[in-house]
Amino acid sequence: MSAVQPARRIALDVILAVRESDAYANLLLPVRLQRAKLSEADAGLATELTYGTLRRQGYYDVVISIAAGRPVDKIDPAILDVLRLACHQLLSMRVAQHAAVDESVQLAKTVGSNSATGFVNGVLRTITRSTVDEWQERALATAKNDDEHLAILHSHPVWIIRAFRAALAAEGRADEIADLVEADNVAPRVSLVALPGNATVEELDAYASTFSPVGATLDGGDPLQLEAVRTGRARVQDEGSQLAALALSRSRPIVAGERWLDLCAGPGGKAALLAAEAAVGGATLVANEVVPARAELVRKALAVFEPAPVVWELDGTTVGDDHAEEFDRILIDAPCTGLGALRRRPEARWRKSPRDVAHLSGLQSNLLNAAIAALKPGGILAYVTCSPHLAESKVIVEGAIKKWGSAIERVDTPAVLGTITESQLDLPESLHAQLWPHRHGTDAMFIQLISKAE
Ligand SMILES: C[S@@+](CC[C@H](N)C(=O)[O-])C[C@H]1O[C@@H](n2cnc3c(N)ncnc32)[C@H](O)[C@@H]1O
Repeated sequence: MSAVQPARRIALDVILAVRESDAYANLLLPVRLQRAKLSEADAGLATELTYGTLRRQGYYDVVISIAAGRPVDKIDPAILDVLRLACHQLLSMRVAQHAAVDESVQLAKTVGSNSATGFVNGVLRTITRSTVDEWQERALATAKNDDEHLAILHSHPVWIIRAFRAALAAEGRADEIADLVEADNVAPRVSLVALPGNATVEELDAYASTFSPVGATLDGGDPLQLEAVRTGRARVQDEGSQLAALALSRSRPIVAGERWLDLCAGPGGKAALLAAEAAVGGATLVANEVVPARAELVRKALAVFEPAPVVWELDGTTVGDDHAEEFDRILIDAPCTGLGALRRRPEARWRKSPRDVAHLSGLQSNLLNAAIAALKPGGILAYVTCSPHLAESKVIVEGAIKKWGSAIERVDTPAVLGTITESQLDLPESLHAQLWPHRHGTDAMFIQLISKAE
């Protein structure tokens, strides 16, 4: 038998670490690839194997349970990971069957018993006896309703399909659900921001972004090859995140001397853009992040500015007590489930649960209320989440409106974005802006501007 290819070994190691020790594939894989000094082609293969397997694991689990004749929770977890990795090769990549099966059996030997290797061999031989389309048909036949059908076909947990459907339905666009979850399975291109006053879009060797006036999209390659990125004058940042920061900084003309606060700043992407915008307009930014290690990342992101903005390490829910009515503009980029960024975090969809939404929504409300208290009369804030889940977005804003009554007012956020971008965002009539991967090519950012009465 042949030795296991390093690309498969690395992919399995990362997949095991994601499950066993909650590792993040997008952080661990680059480290493993660098250590193994793989060729570009092998590194590409390892990346496809890792990300593809993690993304499509829900679908592969349905196939595996049919082929094995038992539910996947009755299979040893490490052996199940080997089977998932093999499924990705057999059902989604054009890998020769014998290579996929033989090397998976070898991998099974390294993580399980001898009987486990016989089991892996048997299940994979069963899978190779039917075509890709036949497996899809069999897997979809287990769905009991439309949501389960989509969940299997596009490999998402059913509760996320339901949450997305509800968020789209709120815009009268429930029929776009399949497009949305399909878009979640395509890794986005690298998007860059040229920090105003520090870098220009033209100097980045990239295409100008569709919507962000300070954004550019790389066709491929390593962004660190660019001097502007290496020196922190430009950064990797999703276009939706750029629009969220710009919605606040460009919502109205900046009056020199304004004080701005980024309440939940780690790791510092939006803080860097806000700091650049503030510096151009004569305002000053304070960035706050409660987790010290993440506050350190914020300091690094802001080190390019002279003087660098101050970084606080406060629990943001207390800012209304200690800094009441101090700030002219506040960004609340709230901690959230991140359901709007599933494209870039292949394992994230399997890690989250409705319990996370319940836990986070309490914190989100507290942060928004604290920020309103810290806002000067006449000031403006942006409540932002990288999740389109209604309980993390619209419902949080509605709760604040109920609590604060006429002391605050929703600002027409699509209208503000319309003044920032030259391309049509095609947002439905509403005071908030919900961006979508399938419509805008951005993460699914929710943005609501709110002003405080004088
Ligand atoms: C969505 S992330 C912010 C991303 C950031 N704005 C960027 O663009 O790079 C939310 C951040 O809020 C922080 N956070 C969570 N609870 C917080 C709290 N009570 N006060 C302040 N920050 C908090 C998290 O540690 C996390 O870094």
